[in-house]
Amino acid sequence: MSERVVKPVGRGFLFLDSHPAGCVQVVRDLAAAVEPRTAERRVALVIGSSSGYGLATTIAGLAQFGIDGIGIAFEKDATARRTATAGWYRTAETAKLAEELGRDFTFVNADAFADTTKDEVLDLIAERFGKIDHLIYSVAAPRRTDPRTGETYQSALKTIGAPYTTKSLAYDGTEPQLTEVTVDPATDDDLAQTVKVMGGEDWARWVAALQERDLLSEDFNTVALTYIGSDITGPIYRQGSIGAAKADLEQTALTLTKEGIHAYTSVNGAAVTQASSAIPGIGLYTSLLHKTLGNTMQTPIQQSVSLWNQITGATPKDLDEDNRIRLDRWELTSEVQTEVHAAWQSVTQNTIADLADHEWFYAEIRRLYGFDVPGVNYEAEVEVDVPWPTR
Ligand SMILES: NC(=O)c1ccc[n+]([C@@H]2O[C@H](COP(=O)([O-])OP(=O)(O)OC[C@H]3O[C@@H](n4cnc5c(N)ncnc54)[C@H](O)[C@@H]3O)[C@@H](O)[C@H]2O)c1
Repeated sequence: MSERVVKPVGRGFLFLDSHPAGCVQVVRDLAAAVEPRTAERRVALVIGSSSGYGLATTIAGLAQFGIDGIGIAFEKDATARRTATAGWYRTAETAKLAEELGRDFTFVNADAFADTTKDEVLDLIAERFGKIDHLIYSVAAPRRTDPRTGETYQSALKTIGAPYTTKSLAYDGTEPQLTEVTVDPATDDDLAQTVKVMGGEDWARWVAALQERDLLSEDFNTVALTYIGSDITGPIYRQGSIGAAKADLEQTALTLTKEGIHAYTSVNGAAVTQASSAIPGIGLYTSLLHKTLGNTMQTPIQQSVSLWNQITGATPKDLDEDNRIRLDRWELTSEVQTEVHAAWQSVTQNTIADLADHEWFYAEIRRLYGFDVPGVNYEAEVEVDVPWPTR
């Protein structure tokens, strides 16, 4: 047992500690945002279930779509000096939520890229559920070790071709700062490594492993998350090294489809997550987008409800010409993009406080670590040693 007051310490968008009670509240707030419903029992495997879109998909699935199954995340426990990661605390609370909702849901803390994890999870599915109906692949990782070669690949956030200088958002204390960041072009090796980490290879391996063990139900479908975004972020995101990996992921869906698997990518909209806040320019873009859209900006939980509705057949799939499920249409309308473009072009250090929703963005970043969550007493001591849920 180890109780203490936890304060935000860190630099930029990265914090060293997470607030356990804040993370609990984040999970409860997500659950409160969906309409509870008793649905038929469906079994899902969610990879990347502790954070961002994967967490929202897990909670929407548990609270509104009656899923049982397994969530996989890769999180760190508390040490003598540091708290556990936010995803650890959120997982502990999501497990409580699942139990309260009467769901049979287990969380595995392990590297999804490893064959040992696949074996462990497949054994669990075979023992506990027999077959699965849905596989959601929502991993965002900086590196991957391929267990078959032992080689480790690093994902790069680089352009393709020429360097690109983007406006970006930073903070001096709580004050927004407009900065410029130059992103270098990827080498061929950077590109190949990024595709290895964030492309479709591991997703396809999961599907193949499940198929080999005969663990796919008759109406099985699988979705991996992708992003397109605005041409403002295009040179760094979609036309950059990460975009090459997303193109590979989308191609994997088409290949799996040809093999008879109901495989899709879902194009989600911009959201503030640990993964996205590391990308130069994305923070500024997202805060301008939020200023434009206000509360009509679709949250990850709203998009997750829409995704479940589509993959369970409750509503028709909103597919584009490349067979991708589009959850991001609200982001890319010409009205929204015209407004965000105008703000992006004109924003200066003098106008950033007016043009960007920087307070919202700052609070969202802190919320990723359980800070700035309304209703939480940050002066109180909290238990930081929280066990990983076992079920
Ligand atoms: N954030 C956005 O704006 C946005 C928009 C559209 C699509 N997406 C996509 O959504 C997906 C998830 O991204 P996010 O932004 O929610 O990220 P995130 O950082 O919030 O979550 C990443 C998740 O992956 C898990 N993870 C990381 N490495 C792992 C490993 N080796 N084994 C098992 N689990 C691992 C983490 O534990 C966490 O649960 C990505 O494919 C991303 O491209 C994100």
